[in-house]
Amino acid sequence: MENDVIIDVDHVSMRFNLASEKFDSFKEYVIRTLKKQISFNEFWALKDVSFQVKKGESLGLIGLNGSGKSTMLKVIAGVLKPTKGSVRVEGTVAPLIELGAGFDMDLTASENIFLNGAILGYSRTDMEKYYEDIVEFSELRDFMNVPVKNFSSGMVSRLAFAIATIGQPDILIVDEVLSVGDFRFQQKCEMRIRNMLDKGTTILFVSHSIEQVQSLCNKVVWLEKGNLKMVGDSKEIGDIYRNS
Ligand SMILES: Nc1ncnc2c1ncn2[C@@H]1O[C@H](COP(=O)(O)OP(=O)(O)OP(=O)(O)O)[C@@H](O)[C@H]1O
Repeated sequence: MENDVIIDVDHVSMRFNLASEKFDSFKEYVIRTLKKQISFNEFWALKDVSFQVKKGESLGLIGLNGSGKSTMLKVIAGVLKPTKGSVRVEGTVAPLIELGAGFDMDLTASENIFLNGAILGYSRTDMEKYYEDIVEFSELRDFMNVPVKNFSSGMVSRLAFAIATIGQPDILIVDEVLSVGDFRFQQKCEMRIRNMLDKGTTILFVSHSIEQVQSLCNKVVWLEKGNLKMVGDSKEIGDIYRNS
């Protein structure tokens, strides 16, 4: 990899198998799966996509619903393995992909902070150090002993964002989580993302707000039905996308 390339997406294709039949029971599904009697429709969510991201760049992924943005982020985060092609990532990744994906909803906010910290690779001592910052940033001090299942989606997103942005990850992945927070909290998150960018973190960002993408990202990848439609300057391509 070139020195300053931190993410190299090389001819990535991702296939999902969608069951094209209905089953009367789970038992029937298991038996027919074992007998290999189920037919699947192949669906390619990503088709031969290649691009690179350099250290310190902020990349926005844009495209209509179902174009493959989240799938691309999951492949980069290592959550999904591409069917074809490869992804090389240099450094630590803090993924904020599915809202509350790393949370155990029956545990309290406080317990989830330590659980998520462990998932992100931090020790308990590290997390004790970051705890106060997380409580402060999420503005959830009064709710630390409440099970997360009783949180609103905005509260879950505050907590998830506050945890994912501790320390100095090399790459921060933000997928739509900002869209559920209220306007003031979104601004606060944007500010924190900018600070992280200033310190050299590479940001990957998905949003349906082109204004938000253009204000935070210098580069965009435009996906259309799983194909790479355009890649380049966020102002230029964002404007073409908006007018398309
Ligand atoms: N685990 C899965 N199994 C089957 N199909 C999937 C799976 N994950 C995603 N897909 C399909 O892949 C396509 C791309 O989905 P993806 O979530 O990446 O799109 P997106 O661009 O992020 O969409 P949105 O803007 O709606 O969030 C969709 O048609 C979706 O149904």
